Amino acid sequence: MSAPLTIAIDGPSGSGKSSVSRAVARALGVGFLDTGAMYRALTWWCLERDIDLTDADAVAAAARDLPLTVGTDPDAPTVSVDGTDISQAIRTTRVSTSVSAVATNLQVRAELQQRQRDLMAQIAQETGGVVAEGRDITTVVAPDASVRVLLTASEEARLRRRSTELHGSTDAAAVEATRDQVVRRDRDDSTVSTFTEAAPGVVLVDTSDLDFDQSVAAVLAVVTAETSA
Ligand SMILES: Nc1ncnc2c1ncn2[C@@H]1O[C@H](COP(=O)(O)OP(=O)(O)O)[C@@H](O)[C@H]1O
Ligand SMILES: Nc1ccn([C@H]2C[C@H](O)[C@@H](COP(=O)(O)OP(=O)(O)O)O2)c(=O)n1
Repeated sequence: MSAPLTIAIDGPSGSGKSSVSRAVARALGVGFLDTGAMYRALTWWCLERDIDLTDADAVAAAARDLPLTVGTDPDAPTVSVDGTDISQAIRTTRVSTSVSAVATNLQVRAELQQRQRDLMAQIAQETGGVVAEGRDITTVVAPDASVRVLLTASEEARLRRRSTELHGSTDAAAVEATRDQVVRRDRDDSTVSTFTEAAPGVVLVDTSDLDFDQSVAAVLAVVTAETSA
């Protein structure tokens, strides 16, 4: 049996990580892991339980206890905590605006990074491969992945995409309403992860001028090139 195909994809908010990674996993017939959803799930759980997000030790304890289950089918990825499906709840503005406070907690990162390594190994074993996406997959969680990609896009393109997704519009008010979730969050997140420049051995794919299908094709071309080398 050939070695499982592990693909790590990082990038800033709105670069297309989740949607492109899902399509790549689907095309390759392997499982998918959205690591951002895990930070979002922990944030949701802390907010539910009124845990003060600035209390680093309390949030770290919640991370260790988090009864998290992730569904890794790229056609229907799900996130559940303690049996409750929170796939929709973790996408609300309330969670999006708070998640960096949780994701910049270094104790939390150590816990979730270990869970992510374990999940990647499990998914790869079950499906023959895995596409995992986030901010530190290419550098910290899976630096030994078969293929490592940094997906980027200009700030303008990322704001436009997120604004269309959240508000169905790219008018000035909608773009401004999206700015905190894209620009401020990336600034906060980049204090603990390096995802604005490709680390050595990581292939940069800039999707600023690509549509969705072209972005998927570009990543699949990298996979072909890197695995046939
Ligand atoms: N290359 C692209 N061109 C246009 N829209 C895209 C492209 N890639 C992704 N999108 C859209 O942009 C939005 C944000 O993509 P998403 O995958 O959630 O990004 P990320 O996970 O990096 O935050 C989604 O609505 C997605 O369909
Ligand atoms: N491997 C990861 C994945 C996400 N994060 C952080 C960064 C983000 O603020 C949150 C949520 O990530 P998510 O990928 O869902 O965010 P976007 O879809 O890119 O807006 O978690 C991280 O620090 N490390």
